[in-house]
Amino acid sequence: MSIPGLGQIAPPQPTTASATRTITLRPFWEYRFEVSRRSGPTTSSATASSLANPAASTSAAASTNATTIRLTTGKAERDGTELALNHTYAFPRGTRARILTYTGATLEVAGELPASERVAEYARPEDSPEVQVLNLHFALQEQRKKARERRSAGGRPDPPPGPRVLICGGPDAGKTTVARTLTGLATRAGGQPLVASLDPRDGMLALPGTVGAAVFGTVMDVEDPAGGFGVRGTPSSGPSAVPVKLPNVYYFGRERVEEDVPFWRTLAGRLGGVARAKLAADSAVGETGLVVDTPPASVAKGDVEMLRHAMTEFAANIVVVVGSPDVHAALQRAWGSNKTLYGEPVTFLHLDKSDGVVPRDYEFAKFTREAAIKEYFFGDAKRTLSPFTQSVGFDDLAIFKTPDDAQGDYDNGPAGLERAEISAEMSHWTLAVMNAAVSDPPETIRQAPVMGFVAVADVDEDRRRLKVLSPVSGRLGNRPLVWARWPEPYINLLG
Ligand SMILES: Nc1ncnc2c1ncn2[C@@H]1O[C@H](COP(=O)(O)OP(=O)(O)OP(=O)(O)O)[C@@H](O)[C@H]1O
Repeated sequence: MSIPGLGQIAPPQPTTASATRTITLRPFWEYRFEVSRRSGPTTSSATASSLANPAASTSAAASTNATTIRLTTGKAERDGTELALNHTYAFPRGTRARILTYTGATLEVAGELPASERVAEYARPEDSPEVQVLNLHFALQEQRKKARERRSAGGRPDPPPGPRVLICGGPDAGKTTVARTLTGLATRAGGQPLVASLDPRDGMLALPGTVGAAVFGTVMDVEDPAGGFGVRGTPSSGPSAVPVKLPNVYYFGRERVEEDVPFWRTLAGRLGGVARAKLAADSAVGETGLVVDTPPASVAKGDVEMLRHAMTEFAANIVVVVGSPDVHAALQRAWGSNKTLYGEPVTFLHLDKSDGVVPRDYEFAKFTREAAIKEYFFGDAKRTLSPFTQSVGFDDLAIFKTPDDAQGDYDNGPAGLERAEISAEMSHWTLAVMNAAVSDPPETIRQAPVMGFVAVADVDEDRRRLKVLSPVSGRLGNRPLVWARWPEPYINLLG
C-alpha cells in the first residue's frame, strides 16, 4: 500500500516454513499458539505428541500468510466465540491465543508454522481451569434470568440490573482472557453485555493509552490479535468482518494507573457513570449486565483502593480475582460488609490462573502497540484503509498537553491541560481528537470522550506547518487535540 507522501508499509517477507497439520483435541483440551512476530523460517517448539511432524520443519514452502486454522470436525472456540465449521481463520503476526473445545474437535493448522504451539491436555475436564469460568458463566446466566424476571414483574421502579462483574488480579493472570470469554459466552447466549476496560495498556477497541466501554451485542472477530477487543472492532472508513462496536473512549495518555491516580479515578468515574446510565436505559444491556477488566493489582494499599474505587463506580456485585488469593482476601477485607448501589451484597470469587497465560514481555507489548496504531490508520490484511494526509499551519490547530510539572492530587482532582508549543518533538506522536470545543476549559477538554486519533507525520518548523495523518477527511482545527505521554512514538508511519 502506498500513501502519497507516506511511502511504503513494509511488505511481509517470504520464505517461511509451512505445513498442513491435523490437531485432534479431546474435550477441554486447548491448542495454544503464538504466531511469529517476524516473517522468516520458524521452528516449532511443540512438545505434545500430536504435534510432532518432522515434515513440518523441513517443508519450507514460501508463504506470506500467517498461521491459519480451520475447524474440520466438532466444536471449538476462541475465548468464548465459536469457530465456524470449515472456515479458514488467518491469525496475524504476534497473535497469542488458544482454541478450546468442550466436546472434542479436529483442527487443520496450515500456513506459517507458529513460533510456538502446544496442546494442553487434561485427563479430566475438571482439571481444566476453564471449568471455573464456565461455571461462573452459568451462575451469571442465572442472575440475568432473575434480572429479566424482576424487570418484567414491574414493582420497584428501578430494579437492579443483571450482574456487574469486576475482574481483577496480578499481572499476567489471564484477566482479559476471562473478561473476553465471559463476554463471548454472554453474547453467544443472546445477551448484550456492556464491557469496560480500565487498563490503559490494553486500549480496548481503541488505541493504547485509553480506557473505554462498549456494548458487545454481536459476535467478536476471532482473527483479531486481541481476540475481539482490538482496534479493528471499532468503526472505520472500511468494511469490517463482523459488526463493529461503538465504544465510549477516554484518553488517559499514560501507561500505568500510578502515573496519574487522580486522573484515572476521574475517568473510571466517568465510565462508571456511562455504564450505569446504559444499564438503566437499555433493557437488553441492563439484563445482561457488565464485565469490567481492570489493571494489574497487588495487595499494596494504592492498588486495593484503585479496585475499591472501580467496584463502587461500576456498582459491581461480583468481584472475580484471578490467580491471586492475597488480592482476593485484601479486597474482601477492604470492602467489608458494604452493599452495592442497588443494595445487594458483593460476592468475591477466586479463579485459578491458567498455565497457558503468556507473560507480556516488553518486546511483545511494544509490537502489539505498534500493530494497533498501524491497523488503526492502515487497516489489516483483509481491510485496507487509506488515511488522509493534511498539511496544516501551526496556528490552525489547538493542541493541548499535560503540564510537565503538574500532577493532580486527591483533594483538587486531576491536573488540567495547557496549550502545547508545536515543535519537531511532536513528530510521529498520535494525538487524540477530543469531543469538545477548542474554547472549552482545559479540564473539560481533558475529560471529554475521544472522537478518534491523528498521527503527526512531519513537523516543518521553518514553514510552521505540520503534516497530519487522519483516518477520515475533515478540518482538524475545529476540535482540540491532546498530546499525552504514552504511547511514545516507537514507529514512523512514514514507513
Ligand atoms: N489458556 C491460554 N492459552 C494460551 N494463551 C493464553 C491463555 N490464557 C491467556 N493467554 C494469553 O496470554 C496473554 C496474557 O493473557 P491476558 O491478557 O488475559 O492476561 P492479563 O492478566 O489480562 O494480562 P495483564 O496483566 O498484562 O493485563 C494473552 O496474550 C492471552 O491471549
